[in-house]
Amino acid sequence: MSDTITFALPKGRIMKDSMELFARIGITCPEMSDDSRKLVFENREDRLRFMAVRATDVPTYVEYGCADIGVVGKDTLLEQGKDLYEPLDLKFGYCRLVVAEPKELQRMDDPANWSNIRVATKYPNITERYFAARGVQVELIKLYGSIELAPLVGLAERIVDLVSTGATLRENGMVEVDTIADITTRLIVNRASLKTKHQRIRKIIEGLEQVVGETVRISG
Ligand SMILES: Nc1ncnc2c1ncn2[C@@H]1O[C@H](COP(=O)(O)OP(=O)(O)OP(=O)(O)O)[C@@H](O)[C@H]1O
Ligand SMILES: O=P(O)(O)OC[C@H]1O[C@H](OP(=O)(O)OP(=O)(O)O)[C@H](O)[C@@H]1O
Repeated sequence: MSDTITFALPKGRIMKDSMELFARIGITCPEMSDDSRKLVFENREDRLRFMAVRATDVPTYVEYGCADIGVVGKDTLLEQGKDLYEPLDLKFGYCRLVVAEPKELQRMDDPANWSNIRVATKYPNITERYFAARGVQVELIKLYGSIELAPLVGLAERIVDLVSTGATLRENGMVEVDTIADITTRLIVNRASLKTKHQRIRKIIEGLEQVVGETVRISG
């Protein structure tokens, strides 16, 4: 059995910080670059392989064992609810998942009092759970980006989306109503790999743990 460790890394904003973090524990891939169209990169000498995948696809590659280890936002994990081992908060990619509305509404009231509203989001499962827990009936509109546009053109009354600096909400005349979750980037591990490649994976988790300053109990 191959003891190569395969990483699923998200293309996009998390990639650079992920590579920098791994480099701090000696995990590097000299041939990898974020402007390449190549999707799989090998570091044969160190028995490492890196795959560049869409952020939302990282959990799928790890769940099916095509990657042993993945790096992904907590938002994606909450939305997809897959059975993955999540040993470490990597403490970057800080943002918040919020409910927001156009500032003209100026309601800023409790979402539990809303009824029959349309909510646009990339996160239908999280949004459904949030409103269901408050007994509020909503119509979910699944979008794939530029969520803040939806209320401006009457597609939805509210949105559930990520906020970091707040610039996107502000520039589109929206305000936060409630925070659903604080989000950071997480390390995820395939449960079978944790057993079959235990030594190598444990070393990686412990190395990262030291770098990010968190204590982890590794099972399996
Ligand atoms: N504005 C932001 N500031 C900080 N972190 C963010 C921000 N937006 C998203 N993130 C985090 O980065 C992760 C990846 O976001 P990115 O925009 O690179 O991919 P995506 O476009 O959401 O995913 P996909 O390409 O699969 O549609 C998100 O899941 C989230 O955890
Ligand atoms: O609070 P801010 O710092 O403005 O960041 C928040 C924005 O960042 C993300 O969008 P992204 O840039 O990924 O584009 P998208 O709308 O295409 O998903 C998120 O969906 C918000 O729109």
